[in-house]
Amino acid sequence: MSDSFNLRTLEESLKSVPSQDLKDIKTHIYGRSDDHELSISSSAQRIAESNNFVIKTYGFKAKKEDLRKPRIVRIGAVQTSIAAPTTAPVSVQRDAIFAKVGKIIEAAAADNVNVLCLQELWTLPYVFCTREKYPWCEFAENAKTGAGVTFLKGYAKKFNMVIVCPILERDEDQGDIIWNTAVVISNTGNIIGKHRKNHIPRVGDFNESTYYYEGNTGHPVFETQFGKIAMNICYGRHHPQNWMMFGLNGAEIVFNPSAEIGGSLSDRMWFIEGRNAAVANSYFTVTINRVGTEIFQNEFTSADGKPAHKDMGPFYGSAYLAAPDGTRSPGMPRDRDGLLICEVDLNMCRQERDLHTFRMCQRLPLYAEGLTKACKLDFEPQVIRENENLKRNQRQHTNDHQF
Ligand SMILES: NC(=O)NCCC(=O)O
Repeated sequence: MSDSFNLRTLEESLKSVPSQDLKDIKTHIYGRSDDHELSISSSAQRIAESNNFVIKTYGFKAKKEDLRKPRIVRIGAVQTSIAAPTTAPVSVQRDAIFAKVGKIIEAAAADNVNVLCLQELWTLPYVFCTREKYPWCEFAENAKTGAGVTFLKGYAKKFNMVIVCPILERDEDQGDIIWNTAVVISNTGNIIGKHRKNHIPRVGDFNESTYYYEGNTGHPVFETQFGKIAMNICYGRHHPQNWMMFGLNGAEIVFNPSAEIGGSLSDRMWFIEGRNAAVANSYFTVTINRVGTEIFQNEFTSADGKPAHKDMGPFYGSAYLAAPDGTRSPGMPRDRDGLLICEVDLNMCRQERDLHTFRMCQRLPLYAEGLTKACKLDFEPQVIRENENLKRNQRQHTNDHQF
């Protein structure tokens, strides 16, 4: 891991900045001069304190409109470490994380969260670094009837909350195939649908392609009582086209449930990618990562010539929300379980679209044509070289002088 990423959070570092400088610095890094921090209900705070997690709440306002009422939604994001050692039986590990996340959902309900998303593969450790199949494949569950989904359905109905449940899916109807999937549970407790991760990492210890294939569900947007939502799962964050497609399908909030370790792979991109996607697509993005170090029984290598080891290093948390106007919330801690709550007005999506006209200027047919060419086997990149230009000009010159 690169030393330069053994950081405090930005927010911790800011505590030592003199107050007269703080406003300007925050404007640079969050796009606004103060955090718009909202109060947390005492019951939510009590649950957080007695279960050792942090709650942070921020507000994002849109302009007042004459014809449309504000569409205020409270969005929640959950970041956690695993709750039992990776050597414990699968059922023990699962029950332990259920108990931990259950408490965080109770706090979210006490603070009136409408739409909540958990981190990628929230029911299990990030086991893919090991490349071992057992017992890890036992965590895979049916997307309709599995343990994690069933557990959250109860909370969704009880608390009138839409919950996004990212799981390791086992498709029992289609040959027991495993997928990386996020299931959308409506506030009625019914499942609205699911999306399978489109971009699968094969980098460092992220050996997901040993377990499952690229998703086959396109870019669905799920219409809920609290807005149109979508999930761009983890590695898809590096793919602007993935973000774009959810935008074209009308998403207003796109969650990015992730598993990312500190260091050179993604740390320096984290606060750029979700925020850029929010601006480019005029929707809210919520980028969520797990925390803690997960230690495995058997050593594995990272295929980089370095010694074998038993953990990937710490996952860096840092969940945040970015708004279509380019502002963002502060990041959650890098090393603590936490619940981020942001109150937003979904009217901001259209307001930003009207202001910048990014959608109108998007030139989709131009790109459709270019992409169609780029996908062909005989594709030739459109590159113009200096020498060719010179030769062309010389030919032209000779021709001009012949007539
Ligand atoms: N879980 C996951 O997709 N991680 C991606 C690793 C990276 O961003 O390089």
